[in-house]
Amino acid sequence: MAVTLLDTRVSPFGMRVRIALEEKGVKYEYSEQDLRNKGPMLLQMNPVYKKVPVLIHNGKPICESLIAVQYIDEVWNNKPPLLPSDPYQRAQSRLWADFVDNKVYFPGRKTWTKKGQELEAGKNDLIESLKLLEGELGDKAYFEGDKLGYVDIALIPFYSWFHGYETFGNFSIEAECPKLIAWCKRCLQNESVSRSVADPQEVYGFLVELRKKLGLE
Ligand SMILES: N[C@@H](CCC(=O)N[C@@H](CS)C(=O)NCC(=O)O)C(=O)O
Repeated sequence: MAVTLLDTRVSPFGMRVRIALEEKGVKYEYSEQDLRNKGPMLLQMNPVYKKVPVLIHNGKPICESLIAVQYIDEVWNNKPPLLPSDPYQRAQSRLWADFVDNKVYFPGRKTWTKKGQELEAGKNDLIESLKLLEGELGDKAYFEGDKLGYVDIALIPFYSWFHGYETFGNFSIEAECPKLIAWCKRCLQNESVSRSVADPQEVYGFLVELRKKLGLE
């Protein structure tokens, strides 16, 4: 079964798919995309959003990272599942993964794109969301229990972006959410995560360049 991933190294969404593939032991071809000059393959495989990541399985595209992670979980079901087996727990996992997209990614973006009041609002919203996630994690090792699962995979890529958020926003996530940072470090002890998540310095360097290109420096 041929698997290809259209992706960019620093994409938090792409990192999710890479972690899921690693968790399931799926061999795949990695294809780095230039998002400023999108190639025909990306445009053909994701004509709706024209974004990475796109998982291509036997020639057919699966777009949107959370959908791709669920697809991987369903197809490679010979390995332990990433989502809980109980339908209610599965619904809860999907809720929190969506929460990451809506309430972590968007305020996080404001920390390196905005100034003044908008930046402060972004920081406050981000910390509020991370504290909610910390509460949901509670005393568990991982969001769904004692092993890495779907919600962990949805959130952990943002750890590599936190350093950029903190540097441009001039605040400390660890000071506000120490248990969540401890969870990040626990996740990184999993090979699937350490092999897939970009180095925070690489993401920071990417953001420095992007801010210059966007005229934000
Ligand atoms: N909701 C999408 C978000 C994907 C996304 O925003 N990808 C970015 C890279 S991190 C992208 O391809 N941007 C190119 C563009 O917006 O033109 C997912 O979960 O896969």
